[in-house]
Amino acid sequence: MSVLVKICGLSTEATLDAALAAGADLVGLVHFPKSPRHVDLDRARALAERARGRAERVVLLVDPDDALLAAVVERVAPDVIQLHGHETPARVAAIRARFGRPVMKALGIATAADLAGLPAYAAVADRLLLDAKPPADADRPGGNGLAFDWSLIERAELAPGTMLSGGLTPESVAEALARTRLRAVDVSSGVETSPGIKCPDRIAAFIRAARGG
Ligand SMILES: O=C(O)c1ccccc1NCC(=O)[C@H](O)[C@H](O)COP(=O)(O)O
Repeated sequence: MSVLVKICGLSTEATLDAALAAGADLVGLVHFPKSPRHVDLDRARALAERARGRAERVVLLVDPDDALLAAVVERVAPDVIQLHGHETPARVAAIRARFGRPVMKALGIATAADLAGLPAYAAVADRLLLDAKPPADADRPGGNGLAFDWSLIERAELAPGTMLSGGLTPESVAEALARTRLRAVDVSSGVETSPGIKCPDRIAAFIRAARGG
């Protein structure tokens, strides 16, 4: 079974095209003003339209209220909504029911205790994404280029389709997949030359490495 790859934080046509040409399965558009990868809804719509039918278009939001969700669904029409804030399982379920889109819920992992909360989210989300927890002084909850300790999940029973994220690079992704036995990965910083600036060569190298090439 091929490894599913999501390239997150795409904000230009050129890098979106590079991700699509390299075979990304999912492309992520970050709508969070503090992020160096932030795209406003007009830009998100243009990029999502460009990727239509070529990859799943994911819009990433942080603790969105219903008004923002309604605007995103109407104007961007994403294939998937990624929730990267402190949304509770009940809020995830409510968003999924109200907006009729698959929901991917990101969860920060720092200790074994963090795994205890996963089943409640797996019961309501279409997919879980495991990420490192942000540093205490971070101004964004993800996209920080930090990995968590993969040994925490080496023997864990995780929901099918769980996506590994956090600090992955073209150089580390094969080892991460082998150790965790997951079959889906997500990357942002590891395919950039500086925060928010994606590198087409690194995007292609990441996808090749994830798929064993
Ligand atoms: O990428 C951002 O700037 C961002 C901002 C706010 C919330 C989440 C964000 N990114 C989340 C992602 O999906 C990243 O791909 C994931 O955290 C991994 O990031 P990285 O460690 O940089 O590969």
